[in-house]
Amino acid sequence: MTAYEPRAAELRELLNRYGREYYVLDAPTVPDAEYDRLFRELQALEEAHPELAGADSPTRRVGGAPLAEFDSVTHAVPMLSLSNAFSDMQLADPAERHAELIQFDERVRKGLDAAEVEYATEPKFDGLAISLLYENGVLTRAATRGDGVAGEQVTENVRTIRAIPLRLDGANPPALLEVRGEVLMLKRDFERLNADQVARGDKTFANPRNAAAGSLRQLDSRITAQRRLSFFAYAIAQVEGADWPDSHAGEMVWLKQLGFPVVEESLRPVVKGVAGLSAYYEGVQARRAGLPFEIDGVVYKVNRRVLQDALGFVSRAPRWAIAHKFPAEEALTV
Ligand SMILES: Cc1ccc2cc(C(N)=O)cc(O)c2n1
Repeated sequence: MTAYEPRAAELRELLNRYGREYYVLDAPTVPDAEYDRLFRELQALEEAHPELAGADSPTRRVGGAPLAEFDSVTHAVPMLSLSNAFSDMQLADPAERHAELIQFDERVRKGLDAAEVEYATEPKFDGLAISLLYENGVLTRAATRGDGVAGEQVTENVRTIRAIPLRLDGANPPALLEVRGEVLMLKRDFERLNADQVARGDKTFANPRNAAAGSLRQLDSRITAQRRLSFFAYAIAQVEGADWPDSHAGEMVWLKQLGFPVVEESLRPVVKGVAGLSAYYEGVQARRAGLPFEIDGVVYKVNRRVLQDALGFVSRAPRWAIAHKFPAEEALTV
């Protein structure tokens, strides 16, 4: 323990706390200039005393030397994409949409022999799905979805995303936790990136999803570090050494406590039956244009995990979760 360790530990704790306030709580208590000042002090300390830099140090977010290629990672639990059991035909016709919601709810209730089912609901982010592995509370590996069975190891790039904790909050982290979520670029950061691209004479990105994918799959993580990527957690794939919440809603509360950004709707009460699903779909569709991120629909999930397990999966998509897409947004008239 050198004489500098206490100050280095204090700086790491302050910077991780300020980062969480900014990205998870959306309620910063210090100005960016204060964050940057402390960040530079820690960087100088770690450069002078390399033994001080730990895996969870915020300075580990600035990216290292470029990789020659990405290693492949096999997912212990396959990363499934959601089936969209709603036909495109229903997109424009509310009556058709309602009829297909009834079919979906009936199929679930039949599968569970249940009179009424509770659903968790959330917007369907239009970004890039990733898997985050935490061992004893520290981020040890991040991977893209790939084909669902194997993806690319993008840990160094993911470390540069300030919204993703390098260390879980709380005194007793689980021995192992795998979190799934979406890396995305907020609309305002996308506009800013494209303006910078034009100013540099570089090509612009077609949409925030492509910008997020292009930024995350960079072999040079210093480029990723310059891009403003965000993240929202939406599922837990593995837990060891802690109680696994018994519902999706419970998982979202726990993930937020651990330090992950979770979309506010995932913390709202669950809905019941077709009426609840339909009201949610309409509500989000009405708010879609005003959301800070792009979405391409909503997600309904059977809330209780024991019921999810009972329904299982059909082919490679869960029977207990489904995407409900919106009509494509009218092409913006320029
Ligand atoms: C299980 C699962 C798989 C893919 C998902 C994808 C999204 C999404 N794109 O927002 C949200 C979810 O809750 C998901 N949940």
